[in-house]
Amino acid sequence: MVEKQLLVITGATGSGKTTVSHWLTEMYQIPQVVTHTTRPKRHNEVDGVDYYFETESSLAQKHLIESVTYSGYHYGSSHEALELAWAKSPLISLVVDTKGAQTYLETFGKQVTVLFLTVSEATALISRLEKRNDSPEAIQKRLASAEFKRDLMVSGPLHDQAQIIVNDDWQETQKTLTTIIEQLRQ
Ligand SMILES: Nc1ncnc2c1ncn2[C@@H]1O[C@H](COP(=O)(O)OP(=O)(O)OP(=O)(O)O)[C@@H](O)[C@H]1O
Ligand SMILES: Nc1nc2c(ncn2[C@@H]2O[C@H](COP(=O)(O)O)[C@@H](O)[C@H]2O)c(=O)[nH]1
Repeated sequence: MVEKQLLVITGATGSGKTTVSHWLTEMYQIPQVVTHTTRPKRHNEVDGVDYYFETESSLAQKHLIESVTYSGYHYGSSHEALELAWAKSPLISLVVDTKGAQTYLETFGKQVTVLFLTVSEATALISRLEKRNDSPEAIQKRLASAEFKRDLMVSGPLHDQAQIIVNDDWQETQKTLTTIIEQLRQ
């Protein structure tokens, strides 16, 4: 039997985690785990596709592998969502903050490959959030959060185990991702 594998994509807000995850689905048919959140939907997001949008009480009923608070909202990944993705393919991807990535490394060990996305200049993150049309209030709240500062750097066990991708140039990032996926599929 092919062993189930999990590509955990982490890094700072605006570093390109969701962009990478969507590209991997398009290029390599790698299904994405849909996670749960209590934050409000952004203008282009769809319930059940980008996230399962939850209330505090509906989130409490999920069978969560891990959960975090990020910039004032709750996020969590469920056993059900992981199994739904694994039913489609043995290699799946999941976008989480660095605390979640750490939990996945501890829980799933060698089944996990962690990609840590970063940029050379942190100011690029702010312009990307503006370009994404996040509201000025949401951006300010996020930039002031402890989670934002924590996820700028890769630290602890993630430092030794994550593959670091400097996502300044999207063409270069695509080449790096292609190499990683080819290695994983060998
Ligand atoms: N290499 C790149 N160069 C320029 N813009 C990029 C690059 N990669 C992603 N972007 C853009 O930056 C914005 C943020 O990207 P994305 O939503 O993928 O980030 P994220 O890490 O998932 O953020 P968050 O954690 O806040 O959800 C998007 O508008 C995306 O199109
Ligand atoms: N640990 C977890 N982190 C998650 C999960 N779902 C998303 N995230 C991370 O939260 C922040 C904010 O996301 P945003 O969509 O509001 O910009 C980001 O770092 C996501 O990767 C989860 O289930 N667990």
